[in-house]
Amino acid sequence: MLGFVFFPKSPRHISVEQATALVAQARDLSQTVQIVALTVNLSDTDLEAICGSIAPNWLQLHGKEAPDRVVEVRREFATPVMKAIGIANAEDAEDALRYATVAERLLLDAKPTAGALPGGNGVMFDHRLIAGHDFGVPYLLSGGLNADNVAEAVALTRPDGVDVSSGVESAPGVKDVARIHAFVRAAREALDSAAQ
Ligand SMILES: O=C(O)c1ccccc1NCC(=O)[C@H](O)[C@H](O)COP(=O)(O)O
Repeated sequence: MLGFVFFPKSPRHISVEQATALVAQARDLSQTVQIVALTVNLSDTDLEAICGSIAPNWLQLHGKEAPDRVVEVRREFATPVMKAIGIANAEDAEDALRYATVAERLLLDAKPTAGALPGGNGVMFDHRLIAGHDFGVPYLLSGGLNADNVAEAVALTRPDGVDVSSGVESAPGVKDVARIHAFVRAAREALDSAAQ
């Protein structure tokens, strides 16, 4: 999965035009790549511009979208939704269950502190809050992961997949190829051994 961030305040923000070119390149290079459009509380009009241009395989809703809005977005755009949930305490983990019947995937991330970006902050939450939980739907573990800590995180939480941003960057918004390789290697090993 390749994620494209449509959030102007982020150092990773990309315009629809830039994304369209990169997505075409990615799809030329790989038959199996899945494109994820990451949005935060966007209107139908803005989602239409994104979906109409890049036809993402997934919409990652990373804002305060309520379960009803998730249902609406899926219906309107006929695209599977991955709902991001910020986890800071046990209530947040319970709250995630509200989305189990409306989203195809959950993405459990650190809850942003006041003034921080909604995501991509390189912050890890306390994984003991979700260890052993059944969310009723596949979920990705996210928040502060990198090649050095992903094995321990996966062993404790046993997610269906992992997500990373800052942990594979050399500076905010600047992806680093060597770090991406190291992360993917470590994540694959960890997910494979957790599945055995
Ligand atoms: O990455 C961003 O800049 C971003 C901006 C606004 C909303 C969400 C954003 N990222 C969401 C992600 O899925 C990140 O990969 C996730 O939060 C993990 O980030 P990190 O802790 O830096 O690995």
